[in-house]
Amino acid sequence: MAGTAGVASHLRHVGLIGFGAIGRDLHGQLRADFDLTVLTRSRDRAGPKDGRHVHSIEALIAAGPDLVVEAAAQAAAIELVPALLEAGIDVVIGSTGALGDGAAAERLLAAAEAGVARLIVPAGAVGGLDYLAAISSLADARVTYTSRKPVAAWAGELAAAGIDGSRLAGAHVLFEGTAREAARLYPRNVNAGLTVALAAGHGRTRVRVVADPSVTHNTHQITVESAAGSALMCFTNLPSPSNPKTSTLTALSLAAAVRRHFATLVI
Ligand SMILES: NC(=O)C1=CN([C@@H]2O[C@H](COP(=O)(O)OP(=O)(O)OC[C@H]3O[C@@H](n4cnc5c(N)ncnc54)[C@H](OP(=O)(O)O)[C@@H]3O)[C@@H](O)[C@H]2O)C=CC1
Ligand SMILES: O=C([O-])CC(=O)C(=O)O
Repeated sequence: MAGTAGVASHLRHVGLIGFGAIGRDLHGQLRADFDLTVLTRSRDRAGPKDGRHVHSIEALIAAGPDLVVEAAAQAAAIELVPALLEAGIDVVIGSTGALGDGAAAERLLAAAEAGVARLIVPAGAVGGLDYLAAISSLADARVTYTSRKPVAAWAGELAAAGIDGSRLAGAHVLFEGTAREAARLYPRNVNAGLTVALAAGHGRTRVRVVADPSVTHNTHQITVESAAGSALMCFTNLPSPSNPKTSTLTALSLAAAVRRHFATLVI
């Protein structure tokens, strides 16, 4: 299979927290190659038609996964992920914005240390984290991340600001500031800003959040200026049909993170 050189996955067991837009896609992308256990909040929540389905973090830990992917919500990551890490289970965290909360980040990292486990931040809806990590040691590096999504992705946020999205004539800047504040204000929309700041450094990263009736895709632009040169990265992502806030790329990125975790040739 393309992009999976060296993967010895047939016996690997992966847990998935959440079975929404990302969880369902991820399940479909991994089911042929991995043994999967899905955690949903309760029995009445939709889960996979086949395979294991549990409803508590204790049951997920007891199932004995080699790796767990969180694809639920920031609150779920903060509540559920520490127990996995303390049990020595590595976790790919999809709701990266949870790491914008200082106390939560401390709790997660302490749990990882206690369990000798790894908390893995995937690229998610963006790319280029290798470049951002490379320039993060340069004192003069300046990174701007702009999230630009169609109005459908911002329906609730625009309504809360008293703005009728259907009447928006042009791009509307909802926010400019730090990645932490953006992730706190828009927990379901700006995880990617926090991911960028984790890679490049919080002090170097500014975030802009734009609702734009002229775009059809979830667009993420990252500009970098540093002593090493400059970069312009732009990701024009198709929104998920089941959640307009989420790019279809995200589940692909999480699946790639799972395959990379078990690969002998790591790209
Ligand atoms: N890192 C990145 O670049 C990106 C990150 N994300 C983030 O990934 C996460 C998932 O996104 P997406 O799939 O689109 O969201 P959805 O809203 O489509 O699905 C989330 C699912 O998680 C479930 N869930 C929520 N809380 C819990 C819990 N405590 N235990 C078990 N299940 C739970 C929800 O079920 P229920 O009905 O029970 O609430 C729902 O089915 C979100 O936090 C999102 O913001 C999204 C895109 C990009
Ligand atoms: O999927 C996307 O386009 C980005 C997203 O929702 C997020 O960063 O939370």
